[in-house]
Amino acid sequence: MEIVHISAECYPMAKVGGLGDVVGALPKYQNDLGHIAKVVMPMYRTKFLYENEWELVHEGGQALGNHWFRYSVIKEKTNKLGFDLYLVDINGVLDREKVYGYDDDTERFISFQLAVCDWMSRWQHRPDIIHCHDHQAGLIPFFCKHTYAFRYQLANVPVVFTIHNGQYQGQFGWDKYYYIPAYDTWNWGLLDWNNCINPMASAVKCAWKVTTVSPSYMEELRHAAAGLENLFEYEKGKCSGIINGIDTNVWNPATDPYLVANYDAKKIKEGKAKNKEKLVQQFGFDPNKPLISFIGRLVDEKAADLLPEAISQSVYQYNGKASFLILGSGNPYVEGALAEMNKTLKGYVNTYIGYNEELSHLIYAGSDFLLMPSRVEPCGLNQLYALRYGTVPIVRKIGGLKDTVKDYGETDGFGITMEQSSIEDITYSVGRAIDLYENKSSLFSKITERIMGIDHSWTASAKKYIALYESVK
Ligand SMILES: Nc1ncnc2c1ncn2[C@@H]1O[C@H](COP(=O)(O)OP(=O)(O)O[C@H]2O[C@H](CO)[C@@H](O)[C@H](O)[C@H]2O)[C@@H](O)[C@H]1O
Repeated sequence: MEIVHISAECYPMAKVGGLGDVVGALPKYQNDLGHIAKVVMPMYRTKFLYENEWELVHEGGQALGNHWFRYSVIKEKTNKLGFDLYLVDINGVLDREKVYGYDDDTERFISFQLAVCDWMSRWQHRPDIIHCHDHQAGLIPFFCKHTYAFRYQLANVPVVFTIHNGQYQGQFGWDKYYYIPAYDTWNWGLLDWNNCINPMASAVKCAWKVTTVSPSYMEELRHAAAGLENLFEYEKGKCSGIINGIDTNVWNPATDPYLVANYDAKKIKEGKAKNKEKLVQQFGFDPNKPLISFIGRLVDEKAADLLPEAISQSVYQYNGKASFLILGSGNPYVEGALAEMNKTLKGYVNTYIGYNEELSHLIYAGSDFLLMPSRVEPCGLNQLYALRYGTVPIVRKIGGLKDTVKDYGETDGFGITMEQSSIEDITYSVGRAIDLYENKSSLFSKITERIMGIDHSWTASAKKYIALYESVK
């Protein structure tokens, strides 16, 4: 089968969060299963672009309203990622360093989607599946099925839409209706949600199948989906959840080039200790205390706003028996509060504000626990990386966290789970972590060894996507 993934992110070309990890890995595993999976994404000006060789494969033009633009498509020459990577360039629109955060993001991603549809509609053959990821590719199902420009070529190609994060829907006002190429106007409702053009809602209505990245999150969307609850209830027949995997080549403590010492389950104690040593030196912690870390975007979904209070309460309540390390950026209030704690709770808390891929690997390896008190978590990859690196996850029972982490108090359990995203639940869970580390050290060692062996590689989930494609082909 030929599968075309369309996404705003793909690691290592461009990654802001988990979407990049998934789109950078899933196609490789689909190719290993004997299919031809490719990725199409915008040509941002990132390091990966300049460090690799590309060939021009297509040039064309499209109209965004009454503005005509030229686009080109280039392809990476050496199959470096294990799949063909295509980049779409539109001068003045996509040629930026960052992925998101510009005032014209709506225009940028609509232009990208128009260019992709135009290019695909000119192929000599049709792909078997178009697989769109998140709202930046959410208008493609409508474009393929209903616009005069593309429907003759693409309406019969099955489109699958995957939701990595239902909070971000890309909605914009009907005053920009002219961005959408001509269609039978009685179909306007397929673009609309709450009097806006909503790419995520449109994709849920128009895609042949809709998936999200864990079964529990699919259930939760019917009750909490930033306004789209009724839509998920109505469309539940074509919706399903497929849990994310991890790229076990990139995320392998035995070979990871970012670690101070590589290790496997047999050498876990020495290996983790060396990586922890580096972290405690760099961030000024006591090496004998458990190190509890948080990695991620500092946003309300991740309950980052609770971290300053929950951490300071934990430091006081447990007499500073644990150290806390935070890597992330986002909400300026949270960034400020955490930076302040670097001074007031020096030696107990430290924060690195910013994005640092290398440091994130070292933190997964050198920490004893990884904290994820998320309010919403479609799947979560951090807990899967933590398990692979022998780091015990402390998670809220929600979405993909609920599907992948079992409390150590239950049969075969291995993590620490909490019911709610609250300061009290986080503080209580930190107490349980300190107790496990200090008073149950042989159980703690057994757990860390065991979790390294849990298989969360992409192989099983890649097969589930193939089965889903087969069902609509
Ligand atoms: N400051 C920083 N420095 C370095 N690395 C950082 C970083 N902040 C985050 N990361 C990295 O970004 C990734 C985050 O992935 P997640 O899946 O946990 O969350 P995200 O909310 O972005 O993804 C969404 O999509 C994914 C993919 O489907 C879902 O798993 C998830 O639940 C959903 O919210 C991890 O690789 C993490 O290490």
